Amino acid sequence: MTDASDQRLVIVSNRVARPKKKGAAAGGLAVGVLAALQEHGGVWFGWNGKLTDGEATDPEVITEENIDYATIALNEVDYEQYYNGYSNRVLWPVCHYMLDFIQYDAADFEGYRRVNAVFARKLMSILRPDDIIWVHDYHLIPLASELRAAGVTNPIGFFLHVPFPSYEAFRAVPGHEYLLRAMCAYDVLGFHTAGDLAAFETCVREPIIGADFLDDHVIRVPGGQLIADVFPIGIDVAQITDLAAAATGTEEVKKMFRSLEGRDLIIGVDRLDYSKALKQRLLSYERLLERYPDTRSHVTMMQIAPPTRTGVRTYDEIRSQLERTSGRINGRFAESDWVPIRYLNKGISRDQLMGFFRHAKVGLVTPVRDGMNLVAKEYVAAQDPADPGMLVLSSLAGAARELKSAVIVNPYDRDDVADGIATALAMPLEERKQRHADMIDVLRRNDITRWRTRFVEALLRKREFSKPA
Ligand SMILES: O=P(O)(O)OC[C@H]1O[C@H](O[C@H]2O[C@H](CO)[C@@H](O)[C@H](O)[C@H]2O)[C@H](O)[C@@H](O)[C@@H]1O
Ligand SMILES: O=c1ccn([C@@H]2O[C@H](COP(=O)(O)OP(=O)(O)O)[C@@H](O)[C@H]2O)c(=O)[nH]1
Repeated sequence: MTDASDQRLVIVSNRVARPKKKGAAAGGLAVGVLAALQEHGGVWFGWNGKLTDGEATDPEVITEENIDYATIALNEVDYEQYYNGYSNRVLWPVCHYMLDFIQYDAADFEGYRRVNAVFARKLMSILRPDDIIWVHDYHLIPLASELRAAGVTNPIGFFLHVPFPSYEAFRAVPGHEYLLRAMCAYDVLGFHTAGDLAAFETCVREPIIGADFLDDHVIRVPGGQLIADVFPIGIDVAQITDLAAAATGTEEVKKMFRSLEGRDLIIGVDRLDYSKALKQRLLSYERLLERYPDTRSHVTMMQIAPPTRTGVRTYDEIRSQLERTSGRINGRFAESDWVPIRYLNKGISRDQLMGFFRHAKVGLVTPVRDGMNLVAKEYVAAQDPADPGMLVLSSLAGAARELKSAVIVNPYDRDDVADGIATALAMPLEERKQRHADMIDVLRRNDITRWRTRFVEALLRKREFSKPA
């Protein structure tokens, strides 16, 4: 088999986040892809965050260290239809099993396909014959079929960062037949969890595709074979631990710590997205204050919630919901020297975040659905092993499949979340140390390097067995 490092890795995603660029996006895909590329080197192709009145621009290539960032600006209407429209008003909600949030418009679907064709054309202008192409996320499902139609024969893999819904949910989406056929144009399909893979299998088992399941994760589909497997994204554990330890010495982190005045910190960090269930989280925290009166004045909850997808109405609505709910809870419980919730409607730098994590007695991660949730993994890696804080984690986040030693809760059950937080706050040191060691072990075994190498190896394996004899 060819060595993965011999060939150039070309990563394609909607969002490209250059680390030296101010205000780089707060999102797990960008964090994970950057970490994978920093180790291996290669090209990262995608949208540069800018909009143009005219046609999408040609790729502009900027090299920083071992990565070439090749980015394009998108036409404003195209972007609205492809990103805000079909990607975030249709695919995002269905993938998170939230069908009531779907707002379908045929023009958006058209725009989604058009922009994928644009991505294919622009990408082809920088491709080399032996590049390995790795496409990321639901924005770009049709990319491989567009590239194949244009004659590209390179290996092409696809990784889905969000959950994949079962057929019973997916068939609600106008265009789902097209999407399933488009997925079958890839050589390798990757999912975060066994549950997502199983859900995908329920879709391709249907007559639309009529797949046959062979050994070794190989699926026979019309026109060929593909590999569909589970590749849970990981983190660089040592890097996070070092960042966290270093950040505790910075003035910003020390200032935050002093302001707690000895209270226990409960921290939540999430894009302001309905899948993160932030209103329910605040209500669970309110339940904690009701059921465990001793916690009043002794804990502080800090919720960091950077705005996201502000062009989509449902996202603007949850912001005002959250402001109302935190205001009400603070009004109900605050004392002259204590405010129960600190709500920050902005993103903060990773370094500072890791420092905050290290000081937090509880990391609160309670989405109603999440592909993985890197915050959960980072929180664990940022802890001091001699006195670690405890993760309270939703059973519906992909991360819960791996971090089984966290305090696992059902985010729909406020009592369960409140009890989980109380358990974490009161957990004896020896138990915290043991659970932390178990979780660190899992994180080290399945880190960011393993995620990348396993995926690229699967792509090369697929190429080997599909070569003509
Ligand atoms: O690019 P945005 O629209 O601003 O959104 C940010 C990213 O959100 C999603 O991230 C997912 O990827 C993480 C890493 O695999 C995973 O931990 C998390 O559960 C997912 O929600 C989205 O999938 C990305 O495309 C966005 O860039
Ligand atoms: O203010 C913030 C908020 C989040 N993040 C990072 O953004 C990523 C969020 O990824 P996650 O998988 O938890 O969720 P997503 O936003 O991708 O759904 C994590 O690496 C966070 O450390 C950050 O750097 N600053």
